[in-house]
Amino acid sequence: MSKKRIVIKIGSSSLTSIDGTLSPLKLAKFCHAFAEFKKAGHDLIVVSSGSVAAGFKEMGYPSRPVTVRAKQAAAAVGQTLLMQQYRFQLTQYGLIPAQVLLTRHDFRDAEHYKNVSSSLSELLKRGIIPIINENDSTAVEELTFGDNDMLSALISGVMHADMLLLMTDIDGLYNKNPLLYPEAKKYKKITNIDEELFSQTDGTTTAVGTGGMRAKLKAAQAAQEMGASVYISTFRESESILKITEFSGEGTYIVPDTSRQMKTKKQWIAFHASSKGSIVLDKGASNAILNEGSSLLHVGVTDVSGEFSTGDVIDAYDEQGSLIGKGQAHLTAEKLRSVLKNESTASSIVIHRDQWVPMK
Ligand SMILES: Nc1ncnc2c1ncn2[C@@H]1O[C@H](COP(=O)(O)OP(=O)(O)O)[C@@H](O)[C@H]1O
Ligand SMILES: N[C@@H](CCC(=O)OP(=O)(O)O)C(=O)O
Repeated sequence: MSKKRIVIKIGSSSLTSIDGTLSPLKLAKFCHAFAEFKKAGHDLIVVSSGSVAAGFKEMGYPSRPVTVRAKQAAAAVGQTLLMQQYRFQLTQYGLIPAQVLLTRHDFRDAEHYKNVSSSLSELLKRGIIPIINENDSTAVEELTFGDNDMLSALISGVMHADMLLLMTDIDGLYNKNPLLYPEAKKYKKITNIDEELFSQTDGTTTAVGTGGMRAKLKAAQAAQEMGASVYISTFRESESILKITEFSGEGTYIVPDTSRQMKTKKQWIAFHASSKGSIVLDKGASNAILNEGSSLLHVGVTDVSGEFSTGDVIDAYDEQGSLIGKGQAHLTAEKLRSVLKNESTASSIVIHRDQWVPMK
């Protein structure tokens, strides 16, 4: 059997008791499943929520706090308690966890982005289980939008995982929120995440969750685009992680339309880098870069905005004003403007096809 690499994201709802505090028993069951999967020789990366749940009681809050400030403080206390539990449990199986705290901003800078991948790779090489959470004390988005779902998708992309498992309190993705509509039907397999699917999910969360099913769907879409399959369900002891990766789970599978994984460099262009400028392409150039696999030459550029340097990511729009892709500039904005003004006959590459990512 070939070696698998998976990312498993555990939502707060899968780690908490009825009163919203961390449940060591639930955490222990996950660790048992991790140990079984690791024993079979596979790579596992965990993205675990639960720091707010683990910390709020010790902070003296009577119930899970609601303000971002209080959640940040509770997360700072709870993260140490969360890791203490993971360590305690995993040690019993001879496994070592490593704490990695990240924010989505860590992916924006190309150098940081490379570091995320190389440090996680080193941990995996040494058989260690990275346990990632958002750096809640500085990342406000996380506590507001439930970015652990998206973070886990980005991790599956950069680490070229075969599958992302989103573990939550519900056994799959339904065509309506089943808590409000008991007649809702569960999807077994999805290949295309479209607007209709988004309209069937809402931001409703469990008492301890953030972001709801919509955040999971957005994350699944990103993971799918990067080439990883996604599984959304609730954790059952009877279902091994291996079984889930073999497509025998009871939850919802979201499979990529192509089995090709997006190259790391292209992931950075598509999902992480912030654009430093934009260009508008005429019809011929849009067609050449989108459908003929050509690089973009200056003759097809009708407008340039912003100041960018070589290697910066820029947005490309068609004549109708729709974003058609992103790519790394092959020349500076200043040079491009001057080339366009001089009506030079020599062709200058504006975006090389290897540094171009089309947007749907
Ligand atoms: N179409 C849907 N299918 C399944 N669940 C949905 C749907 N729409 C909304 N939900 C809600 O999403 C919730 C899970 O999200 P969330 O509370 O953020 O979980 P977690 O803490 O595990 O990240 C479910 O409890 C459910 O109420
Ligand atoms: N980072 C926060 C959780 C934020 C989050 O994404 O929550 P969830 O929707 O439960 O995965 C924590 O550890 O409590």
